[in-house]
Amino acid sequence: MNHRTAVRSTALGYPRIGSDRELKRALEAHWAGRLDAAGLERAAAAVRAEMLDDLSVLDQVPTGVFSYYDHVLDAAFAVDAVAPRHRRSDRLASYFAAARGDDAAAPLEMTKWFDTNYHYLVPEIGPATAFAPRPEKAVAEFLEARERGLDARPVLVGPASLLLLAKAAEGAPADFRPFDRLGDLVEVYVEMLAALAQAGAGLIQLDEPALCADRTPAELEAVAAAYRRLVAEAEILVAGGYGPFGESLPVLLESGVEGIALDLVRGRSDLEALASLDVSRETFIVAGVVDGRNIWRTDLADAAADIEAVKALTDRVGVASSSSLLHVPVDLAPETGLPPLLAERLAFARQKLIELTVLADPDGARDARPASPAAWRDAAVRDRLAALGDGADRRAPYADRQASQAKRVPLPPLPTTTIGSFPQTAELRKARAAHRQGLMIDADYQARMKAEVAAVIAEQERLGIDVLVHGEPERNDMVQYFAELLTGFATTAAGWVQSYGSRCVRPPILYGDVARTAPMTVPWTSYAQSLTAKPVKGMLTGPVTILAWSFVRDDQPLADTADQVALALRDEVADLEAAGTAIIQVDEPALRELLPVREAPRAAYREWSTRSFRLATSGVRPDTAIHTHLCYSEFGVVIDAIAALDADVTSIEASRSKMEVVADLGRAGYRSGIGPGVWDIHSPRVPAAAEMAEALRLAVAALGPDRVWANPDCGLKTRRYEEVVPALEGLVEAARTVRAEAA
Ligand code: MET
Ligand SMILES: [Zn+2]
Repeated sequence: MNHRTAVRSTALGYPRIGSDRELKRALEAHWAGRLDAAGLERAAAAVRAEMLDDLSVLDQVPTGVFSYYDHVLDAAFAVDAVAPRHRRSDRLASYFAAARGDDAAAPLEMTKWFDTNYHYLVPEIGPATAFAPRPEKAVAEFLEARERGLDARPVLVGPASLLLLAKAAEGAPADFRPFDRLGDLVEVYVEMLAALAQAGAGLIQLDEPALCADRTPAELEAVAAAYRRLVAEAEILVAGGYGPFGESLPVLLESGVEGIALDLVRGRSDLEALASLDVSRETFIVAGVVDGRNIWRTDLADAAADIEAVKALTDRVGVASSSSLLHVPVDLAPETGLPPLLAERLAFARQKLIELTVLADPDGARDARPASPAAWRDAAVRDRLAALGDGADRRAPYADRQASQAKRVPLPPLPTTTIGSFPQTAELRKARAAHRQGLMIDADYQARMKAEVAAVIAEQERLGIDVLVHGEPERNDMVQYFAELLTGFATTAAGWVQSYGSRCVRPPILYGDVARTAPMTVPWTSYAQSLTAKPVKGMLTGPVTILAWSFVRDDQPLADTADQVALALRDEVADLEAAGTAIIQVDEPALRELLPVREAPRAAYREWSTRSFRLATSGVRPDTAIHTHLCYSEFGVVIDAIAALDADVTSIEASRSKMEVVADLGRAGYRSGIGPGVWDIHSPRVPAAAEMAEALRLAVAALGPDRVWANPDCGLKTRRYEEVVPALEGLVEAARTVRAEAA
């Protein structure tokens, strides 16, 4: 072991919304017309200055990692890959047109960034897209850091990932793939690199997370050629994150890149792979040992051992976060309300930077992380899980269930329902804020929420909907609501993480064994049911979604944690059933999100994710219906998992894909009920009844009238009653029309 090798500290990226979400407020003021472009730029400069203040403890700081909205959109703009419909006279207006759309043009599509809850904008690239270098942003941010005397490293999304994350522009030939344009794009990157070098840059980081997914030999060959070209122009550090480079690793090394940043949290296999490759001792290897995706303090002893393993291979060693720190909140300091034993085990972005400096310091501490306190374990939960027999996640065969459910709750063909939430009006939000701040007593708050439930029930009866919901007015968020009621969870005061654009979420922290102390939803559902003779659905969030939208303990497999959450939900399901609820919906909108990036680990994921859902839902009688809801349409990769949930009815997003998914589900052998969303609630547009009827006809044509439900494609909490009322009137009318045709 070579203890004298200097280890340089850096981070691959940093939160960019401001420690107090200053950029969010400035953006929203700008979009509302209350802040001009110069004011927005001043706010952005202050956020960048704060980022550099934080990052300046490192040996080398990443630059160019600020963004007004999204780094993939920035990358597209940096090579002038702007869709013609988004071109405006000024660049900022173009940028926001692409990000958010405007009167003249729809925005770019938004989708999830690898297996995270961050959403990026999908660039549109065609055969005719004219790439051109626009290095201004990258150069300016590099110079901002240099002016402070910092050793700065510009960061760009790499050309291969930019194209692999893009989609073909409208009108492109059917066999065109954006990746076909790699050769052209590389020439523009060459000019970008030259501009940065001209400004004084040495090492430049190109982020290629798409090379941590499965790639074909042809793709890898194209990547090799691209990098052979790029390394002739600049010193390049390739960073991945989100898993191992795997077969991309030798390709990148052979192309002659200056360095590679490895994700040693999720991609540990790269370390062994590296040992078997013939790595030059001149190669710069950055060990990504500080988790960029989670909020636990680093085990410094383990991390130091990994750094030593890298030192055995090369003389140029760095230490960094495993991915950009974008996925964690900025600072732990404001979290004074956390239990002390938890707080001392946490590290947010600022704390992670300190860990990096400690790891780079030859005399720095190398403490192992203390084990979780015994008090965080719940023997009763563990015993109950261990005692569950093999069949605990199985229900009676679907056909039997279906018959008894139809007897218990007779419904017309094409029953109408909604996904759960009704509009969260400004008034409701105000009541919640007042209650949280202690300005509204519990009794008043409960009365206010009950009045809302009563109004929502009355409205659904007036509309003639068949299966009602209570409307979820009491829920701030579909995960946080449960996190606040279950043991083993903590919530933060200001642990904001960017989800997309100016939108931030505050994921709860799941730190210990999970148990339910009392019913969480039964009083609301029972109250709603007491107001109507129609069936009211119970409404729960499923175990996979609760994990996906929280920061989860990393001291045991996710599957074990999922089972604990499932057991708590199973108790809630049992109590709902005992209270007379005949239909219980368990939402799993994040089932797709946690799916591993590579194919190999997917089978194991499908196994535990669907098992935990079944564990939560299989305790009921055959005549109690279990519904689930998934709000996205790229089902290809999870279609088997949907069938494996074994729900009686599944509602999905289908309106944008024109019901294609319905046929896909039929082909995949899905045999139970299905509610293909016929109204896209993500848009303020109210579809006409005729349009929804047409969608229902397509579904009935594919599946017959007995299995199809009529519903929107997601909850209504972000919509206004002005849209909801006419849309639901149309939905009920459409169902009646198609019902009559099928009779
Ligand atoms: C993101 S899925 C939302 C499901 C939830 N039941 C709702 O209606 O809001
Ligand atoms: Zn949804």
